Amino acid sequence: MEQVVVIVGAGPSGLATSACLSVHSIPHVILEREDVYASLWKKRAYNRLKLHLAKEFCALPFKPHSPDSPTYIPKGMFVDYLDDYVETFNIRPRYHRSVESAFYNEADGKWRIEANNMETGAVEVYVAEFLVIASGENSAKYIPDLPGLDTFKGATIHSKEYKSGAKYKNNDVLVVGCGNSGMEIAYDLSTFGVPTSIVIRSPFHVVTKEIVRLGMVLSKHVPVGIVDFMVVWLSKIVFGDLSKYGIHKPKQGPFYLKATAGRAPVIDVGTIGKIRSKEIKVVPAISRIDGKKVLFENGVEREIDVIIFATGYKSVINNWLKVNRFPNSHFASNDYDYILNEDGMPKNGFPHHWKGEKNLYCCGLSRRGLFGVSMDATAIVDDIKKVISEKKNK
Ligand SMILES: Cc1cc2nc3c(=O)[nH]c(=O)nc-3n(C[C@H](O)[C@H](O)[C@H](O)COP(=O)(O)OP(=O)(O)OC[C@H]3O[C@@H](n4cnc5c(N)ncnc54)[C@H](O)[C@@H]3O)c2cc1C
Ligand SMILES: NC(=O)C1=CN([C@@H]2O[C@H](COP(=O)(O)OP(=O)(O)OC[C@H]3O[C@@H](n4cnc5c(N)ncnc54)[C@H](OP(=O)(O)O)[C@@H]3O)[C@@H](O)[C@H]2O)C=CC1
Ligand SMILES: O=C(O)C(=O)Cc1c[nH]c2ccccc12
Repeated sequence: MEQVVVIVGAGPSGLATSACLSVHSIPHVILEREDVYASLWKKRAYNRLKLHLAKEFCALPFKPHSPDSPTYIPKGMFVDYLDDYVETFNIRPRYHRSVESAFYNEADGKWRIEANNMETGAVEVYVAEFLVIASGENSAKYIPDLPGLDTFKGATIHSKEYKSGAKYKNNDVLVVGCGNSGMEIAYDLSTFGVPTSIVIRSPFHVVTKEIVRLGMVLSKHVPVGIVDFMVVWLSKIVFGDLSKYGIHKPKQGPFYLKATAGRAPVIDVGTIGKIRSKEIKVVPAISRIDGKKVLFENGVEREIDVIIFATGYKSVINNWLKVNRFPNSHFASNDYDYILNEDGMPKNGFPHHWKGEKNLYCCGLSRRGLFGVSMDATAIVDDIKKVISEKKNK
């Protein structure tokens, strides 16, 4: 099937890219492995989730949030916004299409994309001039290989499967990971009266969503060092010194870490209060698991019924994005050099991350949330438009 642009993934990145292409009347197709668009928001996010960033930083191109919607939009309302977006731009992804391979064919100068049609079992081949990777930073779960995990007698889940604490009443639950998912899940469990512990092993910043909003506004006008000084100072006034609870601040500031390493500060939803009141217990790193017993690095041993891994995500894009060094043979090797590094993340730093070689682009891989998605989609489509018009004028 010959296409101008193929987009892999119908999350906010795929939808935003599609809307921008439609505005410029550039034909395209979106391939999505699930049976819905925005599968993260519709299927994989827990019930209590609200956007952490104020609505002005969470809009997709051409559609600001309604003045009537709350500043911090709940999950359901964000899904309504996306439904409206899809209708406005008449976006019709092809569902149940899991992209298993894509490579640039030097022979005809086009991308060759193979998708498994999960309904029919057939492999569909798409040929495209432009390829946009929009498969998300959070598509594959990362679970650490802890010593003895295979002997664990309780249940384990990843944060992407978690919905609410209602299911875990009367269980001793251990949350591993203290990013935003882990901290928010621990809070949710605790509101259902579930005995909850959380593993905290590295330093992180704790902020409020209002402080982050102020930081985002300041970032437009002043250098990151000054933003971080303000943010850390305000957070200290709100939270005080948390080191007696095992929470230590990194040396570098929160906005600097977000910009350089993609590490988001923890935006507190009430977890800190519950840690202070000991409703949520903080434990150090796990050294070993044996049956139902979990041994921690401070020598303490606990019986645990359920482990929730809120240990983040890994990129699996290099499993399907291939570089074909030998176009006339079927041999394709991963050299990662068109756009991504060997970890499957952009090889170029922000703001040069979204454009690769051979008309290859990535949207939503800058670790800047929906704000980054919107920036990428706009830049990518401007570039595609430019390449098309340069070709026409040749
Ligand atoms: C719990 C949680 C809360 C978050 N909250 C916020 C927030 O408040 N504000 C914010 O700005 N950001 C937030 N984020 C970041 C979030 O990742 C982005 O907001 C947004 O969802 C990214 O959109 P995306 O389209 O790039 O990726 P995704 O939403 O992950 O969409 C990618 C799509 O690609 C599909 N796909 C993947 N691989 C393939 C393949 N091989 N073939 C076909 N289809 C494929 C997937 O099924 C999925 O539908 C949150 C993330 C998580 C996990
Ligand atoms: N409401 C919202 O807007 C929300 C937004 N998000 C966003 O989604 C993205 C993903 O967040 P999240 O799912 O929290 O993932 P993150 O990658 O941010 O966090 C993973 C956590 O797991 C820890 N970890 C990893 N391996 C181990 C291990 N072996 N033992 C103990 N701890 C371990 C990490 O700690 P270490 O540093 O020590 O490796 C880190 O604290 C982020 O950008 C986040 O901000 C998430 C939830 C809610
Ligand atoms: O929730 C996330 O991970 C995000 O990426 C949102 C986000 C973008 N820029 C930020 C700066 C500080 C805190 C959160 C974010």
